[in-house]
Amino acid sequence: MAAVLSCRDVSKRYGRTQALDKVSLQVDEGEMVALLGPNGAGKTTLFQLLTGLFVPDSGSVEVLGADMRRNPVAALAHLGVVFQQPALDLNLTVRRSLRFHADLHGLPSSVSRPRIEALLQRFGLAASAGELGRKLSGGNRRKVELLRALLHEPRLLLMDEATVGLDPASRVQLLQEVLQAREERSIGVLWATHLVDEAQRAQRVIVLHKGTVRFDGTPQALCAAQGQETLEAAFLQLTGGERHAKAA
Ligand SMILES: Nc1ncnc2c1ncn2[C@@H]1O[C@H](COP(=O)(O)OP(=O)(O)OP(=O)(O)O)[C@@H](O)[C@H]1O
Repeated sequence: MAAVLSCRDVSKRYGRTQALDKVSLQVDEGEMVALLGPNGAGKTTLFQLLTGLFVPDSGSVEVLGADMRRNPVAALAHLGVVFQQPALDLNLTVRRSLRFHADLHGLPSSVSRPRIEALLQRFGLAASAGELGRKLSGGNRRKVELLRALLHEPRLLLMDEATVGLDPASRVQLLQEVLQAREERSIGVLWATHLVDEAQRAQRVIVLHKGTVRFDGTPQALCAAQGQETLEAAFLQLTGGERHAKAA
């Protein structure tokens, strides 16, 4: 399997806080990897480096072989991202917003318009296409953000705690959409969460704690390594049992 994301020995410090310390990880094409970590583990910092928002103090990030620091345009061309903070323009209609983003990616309208309509159908959002963003439920706003992240047909999808604030049904739905996109187009997915139940569906789990990778393997291997029956118990044991790390 070809690596769509390769992160080698990445470190980042904020003053006296070592937010990330020599973090290495890989996501292969078609692979869903859950990045699990309690609050403050360094997930958001890692995503900021993976998306080129900040540069690491040391180490490297490559997307499909393109180095994020030396060749950001090529690296970002393959990347779709949904950030933790909602980023939908509430004053544009859903369709207008999507067309605007397709234009930003330089997609010709002969390509983007049918693609947008097909994705709206797929995501069950066709009836909302003419609505202003502010009229949508939280779950549907997130779905639009996911749809937007898929518009340019990226090979790697980064989801940074994208289900925060959603009700359980919307969380499950969003995860389903991501799993389907992965299956259909062999996209590599890195799904950051502090909710253990969301990691159950991943092929691989990476546990980040206090800025370092504590585990990288299948959910079953994590349970076996910790001698626990459930992923939640294994994760809590590995990370010192922070209560806020429990499943929602
Ligand atoms: N801009 C900043 N300045 C100073 N310290 C920071 C900054 N951003 C993050 N940190 C610190 O770096 C560490 C990692 O934070 P980060 O937000 O990356 O973790 P996280 O896993 O995303 O947590 P959460 O789940 O709470 O969002 C924490 O100790 C945090 O306080």
